[in-house]
Amino acid sequence: MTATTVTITGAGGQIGYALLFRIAAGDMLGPDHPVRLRLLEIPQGLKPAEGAALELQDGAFPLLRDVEVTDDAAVGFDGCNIALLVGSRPRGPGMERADLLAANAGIFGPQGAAIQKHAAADVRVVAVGNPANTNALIARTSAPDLPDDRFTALTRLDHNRAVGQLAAILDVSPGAIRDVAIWGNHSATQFPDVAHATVDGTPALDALAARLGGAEQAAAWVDDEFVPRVARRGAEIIEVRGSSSVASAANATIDHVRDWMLGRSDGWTSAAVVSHGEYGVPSGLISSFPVASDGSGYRIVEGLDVDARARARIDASVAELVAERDAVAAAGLLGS
Ligand SMILES: NC(=O)C1=CN([C@@H]2O[C@H](COP(=O)(O)OP(=O)(O)OC[C@H]3O[C@@H](n4cnc5c(N)ncnc54)[C@H](O)[C@@H]3O)[C@@H](O)[C@H]2O)C=CC1
Ligand SMILES: O=C([O-])CC(=O)C(=O)O
Repeated sequence: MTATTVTITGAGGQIGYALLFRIAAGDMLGPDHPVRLRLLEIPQGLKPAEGAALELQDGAFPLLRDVEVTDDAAVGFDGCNIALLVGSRPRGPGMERADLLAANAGIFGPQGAAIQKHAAADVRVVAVGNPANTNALIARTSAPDLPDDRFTALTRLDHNRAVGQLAAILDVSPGAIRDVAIWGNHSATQFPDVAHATVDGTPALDALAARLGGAEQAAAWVDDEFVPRVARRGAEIIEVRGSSSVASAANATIDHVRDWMLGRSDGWTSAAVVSHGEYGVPSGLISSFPVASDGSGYRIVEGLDVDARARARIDASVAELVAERDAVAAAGLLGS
């Protein structure tokens, strides 16, 4: 089998370190799929990335064909099939992710352009660095010759958090839960939606009502505990750990790419993809939706009922995406 070239930006950072060994072990592309790793850093991040490359060698991973460390985007994205855009500053306590726009947005335009110029024709891109949706939009608009469906941003961590919260309250395995959805921005305005979710085939809202003593209690738990907990989980982790999520973010990135490349059979998941007007989200925005995958790409799950309450929450998050887009456009950071 031909090796897949995976470029990880920010490979010398925390998430990079958590990603590299799992990719080399075959967790992302499968146990028979050889990989080539390109570790792209800025000069001050090269040493940790070089150290990680030495450790990768010491892992003697049978699937790992080679590793290259560089601070040159032309080299880093050369022949790249999968670009994991992680490299950027994380937030600290008291910050919102949008506060990172000024620090990080400038990274994603040149990287989008370098991807268009140097990557393989089938390249697929996921922005992990925050604010992820708008960074993905900047990369996407900086690579106008590439199709929309190559650009995504990570909201799988939010999705997995939502599944984790439901599994905990219902005392079931996360594997019993299907069809949760994250809508909108990877930010505190996101809408984690359980309206269509099931638990072992039972509607999640019925299972919650049975567990919590009625439909009213279930609705109150969803609105007052579940939604804010999932939407603010990143901040909770920062408060408890002292720095932002790492292993769960790497795990979600692996899940996102694996389902995108290999498909998934157990219901939908969530990813931020380019809108073409689905569910009233303005065309061109990179917003989270429920998505299905047969391995040929993420497809937005269409035709779901969205009630007035969900509509208002989706609209609020999309309004934030519009404001972020307008801010980076005004700063001259958006391509065509
Ligand atoms: N979308 C999501 O669900 C999540 C996103 N994140 C975001 O991921 C990003 C990375 O987080 P960590 O790994 O914890 O940060 P980190 O600070 O440990 O690592 C970031 C790395 O990026 C490198 N870097 C900076 N500018 C670069 C550039 N232009 N090109 C290549 N590399 C560059 C730095 O040298 C550093 O090694 C942050 O923006 C964080 O907020 C974190 C968790 C979840
Ligand atoms: O919250 C942060 O800054 C890091 C992140 O994106 C997350 O944990 O979801």
